[in-house]
Amino acid sequence: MTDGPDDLVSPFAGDEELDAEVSVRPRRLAEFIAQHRVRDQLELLLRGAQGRGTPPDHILLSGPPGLGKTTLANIVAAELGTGIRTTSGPVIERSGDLAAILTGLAEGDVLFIDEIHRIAKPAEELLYSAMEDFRVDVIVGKGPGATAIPLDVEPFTLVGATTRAGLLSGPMRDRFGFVAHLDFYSPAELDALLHRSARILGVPITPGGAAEIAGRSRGTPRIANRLLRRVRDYAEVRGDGVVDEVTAKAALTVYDVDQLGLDRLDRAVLRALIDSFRGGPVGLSTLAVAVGEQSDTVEEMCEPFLVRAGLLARTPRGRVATEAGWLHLGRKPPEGRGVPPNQPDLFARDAESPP
Ligand SMILES: Nc1ncnc2c1ncn2[C@@H]1O[C@H](COP(=O)(O)OP(=O)(O)OP(=O)(O)O)[C@@H](O)[C@H]1O
Repeated sequence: MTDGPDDLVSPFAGDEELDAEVSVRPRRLAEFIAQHRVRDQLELLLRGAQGRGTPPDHILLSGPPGLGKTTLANIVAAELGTGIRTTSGPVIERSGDLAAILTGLAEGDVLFIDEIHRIAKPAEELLYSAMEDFRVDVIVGKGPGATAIPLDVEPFTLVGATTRAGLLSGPMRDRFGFVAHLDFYSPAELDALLHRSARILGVPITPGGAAEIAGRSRGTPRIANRLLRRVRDYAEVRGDGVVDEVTAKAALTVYDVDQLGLDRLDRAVLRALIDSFRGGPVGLSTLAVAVGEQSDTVEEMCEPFLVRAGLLARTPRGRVATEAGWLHLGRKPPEGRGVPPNQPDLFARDAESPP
């Protein structure tokens, strides 16, 4: 995925975005904005373990993309003063790959496995013994002649990250002594985050400018930082370099991100639902055809936020525009149509996929 105009409000990192993210990434727990409950609990876990001179329990971080799981994994290693080895579930195809990583860890290291729910089953089973007993059995040979060679692993801390905690197997989840869920950020929290990022990037920002960007960032730090970079471009090219309310509004109009954080495609979906299907109910594939997109794109890129923002509802009979959806497009909902008004809850957890 790229950081093109249409991906501005995607919670996933674009290919060229990682470098830009690194510069504003908090390094220590004290710099990590919001998520106070998780931060406090992690601090106790890490300080307790440090006091005892042992690695802390394994840590599972769950939550939607872009909320700070990778950042926290790196912070854990920084706070412990240890090394970190980073990998991800989909790249560990064979248990041998994982055994090589595990036996290469130094004492106390953090092993960060992103998307841990996607790890292959044999590797997952190898991970169990490594997590529990700090040893792994590497199988050499095949068939009846296969031999298990036990290898010791230095005591380490696994930090697993997942966007789909429900897909983790029970035995895997049980092996994490510390499980934390990251929630969407409030506008006030994103406001603080934007002031911090702007300070690091050397971008002058006013409270009005930060508030304007925060309100359109869908509760997600990654999106807030990305919008800040785009508004900075606009401020430098067409303004005096200061990110204020007027500049932020003008820039985000150019980039097609509206006051709630909907982009062009989100609005097209809502408009098609309302204009072509009188607000629904309508099936996903029909709706996708109406906006000239694949069903998957509409389902994965648009719907979760439209549902979270209370603009669209998934019902057994199909997709329906809520009263808030009609009002957001400046239309009057027809009498007795649509589902009851839905209080927008931008910071609730992501809705699960429909059946
Ligand atoms: N609490 C926070 N305080 C400051 N910056 C944050 C915070 N959380 C996230 N960020 C910023 O948002 C960006 C995305 O965070 P991060 O990569 O940690 O998210 P993630 O949950 O691991 O997402 P993914 O699973 O897609 O990698 C980072 O560049 C980081 O700077």
